Amino acid sequence: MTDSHVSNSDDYSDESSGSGSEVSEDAPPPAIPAVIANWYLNENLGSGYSGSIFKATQIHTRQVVALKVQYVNHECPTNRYERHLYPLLQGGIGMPRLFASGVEGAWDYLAIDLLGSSLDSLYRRSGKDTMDLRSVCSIAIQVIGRLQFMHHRGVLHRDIQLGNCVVGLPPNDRIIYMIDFGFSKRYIDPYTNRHIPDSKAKRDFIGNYWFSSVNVHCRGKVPSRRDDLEAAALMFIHLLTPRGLSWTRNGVPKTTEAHDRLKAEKRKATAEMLCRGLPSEFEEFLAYTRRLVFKECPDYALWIDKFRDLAKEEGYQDVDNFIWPPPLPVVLAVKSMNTPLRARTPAIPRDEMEGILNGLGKLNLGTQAVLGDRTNVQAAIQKAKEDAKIDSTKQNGQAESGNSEPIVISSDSESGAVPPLRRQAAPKAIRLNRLSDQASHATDNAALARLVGEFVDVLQMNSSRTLTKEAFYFLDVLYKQLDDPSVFIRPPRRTSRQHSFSELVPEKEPAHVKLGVVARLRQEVGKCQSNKALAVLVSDFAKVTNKSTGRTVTKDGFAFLEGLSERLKLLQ
Ligand SMILES: Nc1ncnc2c1ncn2[C@@H]1O[C@H](COP(=O)(O)OP(=O)(O)OP(=O)(O)O)[C@@H](O)[C@H]1O
Repeated sequence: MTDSHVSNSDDYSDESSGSGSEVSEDAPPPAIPAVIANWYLNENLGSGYSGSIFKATQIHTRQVVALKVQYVNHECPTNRYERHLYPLLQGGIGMPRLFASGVEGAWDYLAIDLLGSSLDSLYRRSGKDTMDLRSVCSIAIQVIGRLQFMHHRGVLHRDIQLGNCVVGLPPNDRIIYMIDFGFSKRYIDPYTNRHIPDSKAKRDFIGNYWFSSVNVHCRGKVPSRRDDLEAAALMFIHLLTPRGLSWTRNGVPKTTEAHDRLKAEKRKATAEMLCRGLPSEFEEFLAYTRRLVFKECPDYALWIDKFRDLAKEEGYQDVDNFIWPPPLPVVLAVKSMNTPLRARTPAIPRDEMEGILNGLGKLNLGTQAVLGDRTNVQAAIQKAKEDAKIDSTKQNGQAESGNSEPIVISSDSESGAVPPLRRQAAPKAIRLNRLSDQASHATDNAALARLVGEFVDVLQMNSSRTLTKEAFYFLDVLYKQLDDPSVFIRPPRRTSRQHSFSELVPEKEPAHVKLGVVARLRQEVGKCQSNKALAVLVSDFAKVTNKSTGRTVTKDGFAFLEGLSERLKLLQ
């Protein structure tokens, strides 16, 4: 057990015990022998409060494992409990396999998969005061996935911390494993198949000082699934906060008063306070875990998706794998022909572009193998021609009036000979904030119409079509401009997604409610006769999206925003 642990031995009353040891209870622990049962002990990998972990070799088969060794009379005999938990967790990704367990002489041992470094030691060794966002998103995706699996098997971890998340050894070094099930417990009663009961009685705390949930640590409540997730949320936030969560900075409390102060600080810290300056997903995740009721099953998949989307929006690839040291972000590829992308810059006429491409194709680049390769140019010309045909049948008269669409060179060139065109895309958040600033200075409807159009573009360019806090902020600015521009005051920027029109709507609503409301808004937007009427619709749109679980903009939602842009052009 690490020094940040507090345990309560009564908590194990529901677990079977019995070491089979004949060692006198008063005897001091003897020296650890070189061989325990069939295991030859190599180097020490780490020591906790209740025992030590060795790299060990099976003397007959030469199998190499991690051997967790504990003195049988230790006051906190976690091996005795862990051996009953491991079988419940076998077969899951990131769950160590248990190969053998038993008691020999004074030693209780567990032979498990040999694994790599803990996140704690990776983080410390990096020498940085925060971990990078990509790594934290990967950790979030994997740790939430591990908890989903454990909970699905009816087991709570109850001691989520960086030291208990370790990476595997190659080839599994991109997988995070959960270890240390010494405090774990079944929350589904195996006889009744029911969730363990809640209790009003205050119980002794079990867990660790840094990340245990407020309910468990500060209020003495019975741990359930929500508390594992809250601990995970605190751990993610800790990794992104310079010098970590404030209550971790003074070390382990040594007196009851110091522990009480730590608890008071933790209890006071709201999700909003802890997550200032972080991507809103972290604040929302922590707030979500704190809203869960005792027996509620968390929506693990939703949060895994959100952290995956967040990482992708920031330009990170392959985030389901924990890659250490972290790779640099890959800049976003330009949208391919298949993805809708509006042109806001003046279009180069199609025939002019074809001329340029032909000219490029005729360049005499001699024998230089790469520059002289024209396959991509030919492919682009061909594709441009094909698209011209498709578009001209679609657009009929438009081409005659000189209103031609730009050619977009597809990044998925069939030849595959040239890497895709890449551009440095400003992250979604920055672009949305820029739009909000422009909206706050807009003086007429034409400008607002253009900005709403760009808002749609930004949302559609991202794989995640969720309304982020920056998107809500834009809607807030827009609402205030439409409602009464003469008294327009720029709303304060906040990290939360709750803004002036959405402050009174904390409850979630079922998906069909959102779909119905947005479909109505889509119909109504074309009939509005004033900016004030449009403001009401913008407010309704923001509210209903804020209340929906995924906060995703639906097809109707996009149609509403596009209708809004059109209507603004007409209501000059
Ligand atoms: N399977 C493993 N492979 C490699 N190293 C491991 C393994 N399990 C644990 N370790 C190392 O040993 C340390 C202690 O392990 P563990 O947390 O399981 O023991 P503990 O006695 O319960 O300690 P704690 O006080 O942290 O709860 C870990 O921090 C880790 O670095």
